[in-house]
Amino acid sequence: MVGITVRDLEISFPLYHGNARSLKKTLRDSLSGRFTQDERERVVVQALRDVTFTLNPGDRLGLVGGNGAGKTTLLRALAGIYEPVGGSVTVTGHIGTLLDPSLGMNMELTGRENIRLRGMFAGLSATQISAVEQDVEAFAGLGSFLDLPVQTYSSGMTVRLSFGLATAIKPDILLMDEWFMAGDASFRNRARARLETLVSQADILVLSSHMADVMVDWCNRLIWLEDGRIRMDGSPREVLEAYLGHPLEELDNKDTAPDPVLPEPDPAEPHPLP
Ligand SMILES: Nc1ncnc2c1ncn2[C@@H]1O[C@H](COP(=O)(O)OP(=O)(O)OP(=O)(O)O)[C@@H](O)[C@H]1O
Repeated sequence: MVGITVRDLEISFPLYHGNARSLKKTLRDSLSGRFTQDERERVVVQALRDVTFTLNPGDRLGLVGGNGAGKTTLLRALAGIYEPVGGSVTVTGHIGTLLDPSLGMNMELTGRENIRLRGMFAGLSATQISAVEQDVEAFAGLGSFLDLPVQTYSSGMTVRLSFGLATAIKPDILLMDEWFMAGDASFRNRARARLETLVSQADILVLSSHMADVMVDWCNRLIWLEDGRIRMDGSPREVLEAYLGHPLEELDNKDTAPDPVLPEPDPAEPHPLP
């Protein structure tokens, strides 16, 4: 059965190898208790720690939290891109990711070849692959670029191809970072309509977003991450109200209101370091 089990997950990144005390002190002060040193004296930031939860079919989990809270790291750990330093991540089911546009894309192959390759990896028949190819071609609107290597695409074109492809083959579990909804307004509208169909079909969704209305509309559970730990786990309204520190009544009139965006978090919290 499709599912995700995360137990005592810890993900850490070594940041710096050396002995410059002033740099270590700066990192220690700015990383609010997430700084440690490993046995090789490297500065290590704990991106996630003590993270435990289970997801079953029907769960649509939203991740909220300030910059550097650990949302992207958690999505990447669920996708198997990051190996846990401690604890475990167990995923059953076919995963579809909308995390990084070039993820799973062979830049030397053409867009069309990438589509066919992805279809073959997904075990689709020749007829199904041809249907996916037509669908992605129509959605991405790349014209003759579809037959050129992906490395010749602009970043916007890569996003369109990657988004079209990831949403053409229905996954059991969809992992999504909100920036896939960025881009120009016409792309955003088309992308949103396409995503809504996919989200309604995927068994499990895990989505990171700063858009409160997306969280309330699409998710039935939210986890608030703070400093790499779960601060709160509950219903979207309950968690958002605690996170924002006020009731969500403005969303009740969202047909007339613009998309509310969650506040930008504490600027003292560093943006992901290179
Ligand atoms: N590749 C990396 N190397 C070193 N540190 C990293 C790396 N990726 C993330 N981190 C650190 O791990 C912590 C969590 O980062 P993460 O990107 O998961 O946060 P986030 O909640 O997605 O933030 P944002 O909302 O800004 O995207 C941060 O302190 C960040 O600096």
